[in-house]
Amino acid sequence: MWDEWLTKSKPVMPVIVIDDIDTAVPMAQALVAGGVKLLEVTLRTPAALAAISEISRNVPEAIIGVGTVTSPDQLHAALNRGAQFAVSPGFTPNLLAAASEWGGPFLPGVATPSEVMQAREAGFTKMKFFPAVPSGGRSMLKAIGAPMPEVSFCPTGGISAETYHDFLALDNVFAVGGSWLTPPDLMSARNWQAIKDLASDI
Ligand SMILES: O=C(O)C(=O)C[C@H](O)[C@H](O)COP(=O)(O)O
Repeated sequence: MWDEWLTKSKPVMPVIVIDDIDTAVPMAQALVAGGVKLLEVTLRTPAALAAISEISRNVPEAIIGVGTVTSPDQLHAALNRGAQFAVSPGFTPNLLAAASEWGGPFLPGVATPSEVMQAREAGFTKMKFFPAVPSGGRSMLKAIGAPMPEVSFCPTGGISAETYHDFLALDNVFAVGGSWLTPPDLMSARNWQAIKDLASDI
């Protein structure tokens, strides 16, 4: 799935916090217009689930996903609202089981070799490396890649417009995540042109 999606979208996944439901659709349209189509809406705000359904219904070019999934209930709620993929900052046995039962694209969050091995054992080969920079950044990803070359990562956490290229250059990185494409000041100012420009610059 990710391979097909990455033929349509730039390999950068905005990590989106929606405070106001009315911003969901124009924000998604701006990102899509800039070529960024993989959108991770985090379940950090009360508006998040409604935002996922609004984007799913109104922005057909967007590949809408849910982030900050920490329980099976949250996963199911987001899938019911139209999420096409799901991302977690970590994993639990229950969450891995629910994601396996669903069978769709799920990125468990990992930060150590043992966590990578546990998620691998549960059948996952694509993971979120979180928090990427505090957990060792590029040198950690390179080190993990040596014994586990079959696993690839979406590093997220502490990555910026200045550094995302360096992560994408690694063999075991398929995409990079971050909040810099949808900064709170541009979101609250509803500056969709500036958000489109940030996406276009990728
Ligand atoms: O909400 C989640 O599910 C998370 O796992 C956290 C986010 O991925 C990071 O907070 C993004 O990091 P920044 O790009 O440094 O802002």
